[in-house]
Amino acid sequence: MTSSTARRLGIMGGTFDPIHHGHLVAASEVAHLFELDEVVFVPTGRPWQKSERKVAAAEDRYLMTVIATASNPRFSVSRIDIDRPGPTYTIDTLREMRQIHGPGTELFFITGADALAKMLTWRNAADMFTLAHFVGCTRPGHHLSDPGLPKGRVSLVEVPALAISSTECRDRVRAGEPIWYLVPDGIVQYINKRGLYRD
Ligand SMILES: Nc1ncnc2c1ncn2[C@@H]1O[C@H](COP(=O)(O)OP(=O)(O)OP(=O)(O)O)[C@@H](O)[C@H]1O
Ligand SMILES: O=C(O)c1ccc[n+]([C@@H]2O[C@H](COP(=O)([O-])O)[C@@H](O)[C@H]2O)c1
Repeated sequence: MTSSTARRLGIMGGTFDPIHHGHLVAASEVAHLFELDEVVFVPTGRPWQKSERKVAAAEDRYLMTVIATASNPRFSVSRIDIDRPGPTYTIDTLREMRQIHGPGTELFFITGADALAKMLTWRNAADMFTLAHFVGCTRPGHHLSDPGLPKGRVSLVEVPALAISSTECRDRVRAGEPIWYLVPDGIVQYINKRGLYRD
C-alpha cells in the first residue's frame, strides 16, 4: 500500500564506464515524472553480464559517478554494489537499499530499454519486482517494449533521447576523438588525468 507521505527514492544502477549524459538525462527525467525525492546512482562492482570485456577499476567508475552528479542536490552515489564481494546482482542491491531506508521509502529502479529487455535473465528476477517499481526509459537503437514483465510493477517512459553509450565514449577516447559534451566536463578531465581507455 502506497502512503502519500512515503519517501520516493530512485536507484540508477549502471557500470558507468564512463558515466555519460544519457544516464544523467534518464535519471533527471524519471525523477521529474515520478516526483522522486532523490536518485541514488549505484555503480556496479562486478557486472557479470559484461564479464567478456575489460571494465575500468571500480574506484575510477565510482569517482567519475561522484564527479558527474555532484552539482545536483537530488543526486547521490552509493558504494553498496562496489563494496559487496562477488558478482553484482540487483536483487542484492534492492534488499540492501530496503534495509538502509526502511519500509517508509518506495524504491524505483531506473533502467534503459536495453537493460529492461534483458531483465528476465537477471538473478532472482521474480523477487526483484516485490522490492521496487521498475522504470524503463527510451534509448536510441533499442525498442522499448514490455518483455513479459509483471503488470503494475514496470512503467515505460519516453525520455529525451540521447544516442550516447559508454562503449562509444571509450572507442572515441581510444581513437583520439573528443568526448566533450557527450559526458560532463569533469569526466573528460578525469579520463585524461587517469589515462583511461587508451589501450
Ligand atoms: N543514452 C541512454 N539513454 C537511456 N538510458 C541509458 C543510456 N545509456 C545507458 N542507459 C541505461 O543506463 C543504465 C546503465 O548503463 P551502462 O552503465 O551499462 O551504460 P551503457 O552506455 O549502456 O554502457 P556500455 O556501452 O558499456 O554497455 C542501463 O540501464 C542502460 O540501459
Ligand atoms: O541482477 C542481475 O543479474 C543483473 C544483470 C545485469 C545487470 N544488472 C544491473 O543492471 C544495471 C545496469 O547494468 P549494466 O550492465 O547495463 O551497466 C546495473 O545496476 C546492474 O547491476 C543486474
